Amino acid sequence: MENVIEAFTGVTPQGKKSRTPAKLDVMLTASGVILALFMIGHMLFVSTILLGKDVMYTVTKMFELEFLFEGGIPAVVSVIVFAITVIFIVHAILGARKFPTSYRAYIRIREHSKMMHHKDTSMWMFQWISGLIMMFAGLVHLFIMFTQPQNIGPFASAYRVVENHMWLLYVVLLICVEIHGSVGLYRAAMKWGWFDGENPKQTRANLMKMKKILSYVFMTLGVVTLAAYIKIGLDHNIAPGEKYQPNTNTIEILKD
Ligand code: HEM
Ligand code: HEM
Repeated sequence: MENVIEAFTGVTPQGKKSRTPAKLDVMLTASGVILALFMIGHMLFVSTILLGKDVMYTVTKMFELEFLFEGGIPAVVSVIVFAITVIFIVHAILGARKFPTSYRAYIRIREHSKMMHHKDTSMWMFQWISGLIMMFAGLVHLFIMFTQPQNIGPFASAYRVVENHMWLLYVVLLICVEIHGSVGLYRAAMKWGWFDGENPKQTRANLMKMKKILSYVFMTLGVVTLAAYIKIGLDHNIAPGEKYQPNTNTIEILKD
């Protein structure tokens, strides 16, 4: 009955506004920050290819818990992917509440943003558009990682990037995730006043600088990393399902 009253009047029987939207906003920030921190780790892991094929191979095997189980268990990666996918979907649903859902709402936001010439407002436009793109593109990547955890490695990844044309999806995802992630962290810090301190204006300028550095550094790292996988895919005539054979000497040195 209470819910029926609230559905019609917009307030609880006690005449109060529901706290649920505020709680959902806290969950949006929490899930966004978890995803942003995960993406920093993800980019560092994927970019180990820049240190050499053997380094990337060793890190991949570490995720498969090779130090505990001979040969490693790729399914461990599926478990991690599942957990990240749940957070990804929860965040997407919470984020979708903020999308303009009619032409009228869209044009209002767009014109308002143009008129304001305010950086934070234009960044918000990018935030929901990139979110919308990732909702579709991100799931394609996550599904492949979930179902084929055994196909991660210097050769298997390069094969996917070049022969399965995944570079196309990665270019789109990379642009969206790097900007959405850094803008997201900036907006979250501003929204909840995490670092307000004595001089909030100065803090805003500093956070903006941090946001820029974060997106430039990770975008550059992402582009160079993608180029490295493309080069391996083009240089080696990788057969479908072919696995990289590590250089045992290098692996011993890396493990020491
Ligand atoms: C699944 C697709 C996604 C959708 C639909 C989506 C949507 C959104 C939207 C609309 C906001 C803005 C909320 C606001 O400012 O009021 C937001 C915030 C945020 N997103 Fe996403 N996002 C997605 C994926 C991601 C990913 C992969 C990351 C990790 C890099 C991420 C990190 C963040 C962060 C840190 C925030 C800031 C939280 C806040 O403003 O309180 N999002 N997201
Ligand atoms: C636990 C979940 C995830 C795993 C295990 C994972 C794994 C990987 C791996 C192994 C690669 C290398 C290329 C390949 O093998 O195809 C890659 C690339 C990439 N992933 Fe993920 N990924 C995950 C989640 C995500 C999410 C949530 C996003 C963003 C929405 C994302 C965005 C990207 C991008 C943009 C690249 C290209 C990298 C670059 O250009 O440097 N990944 N991922």
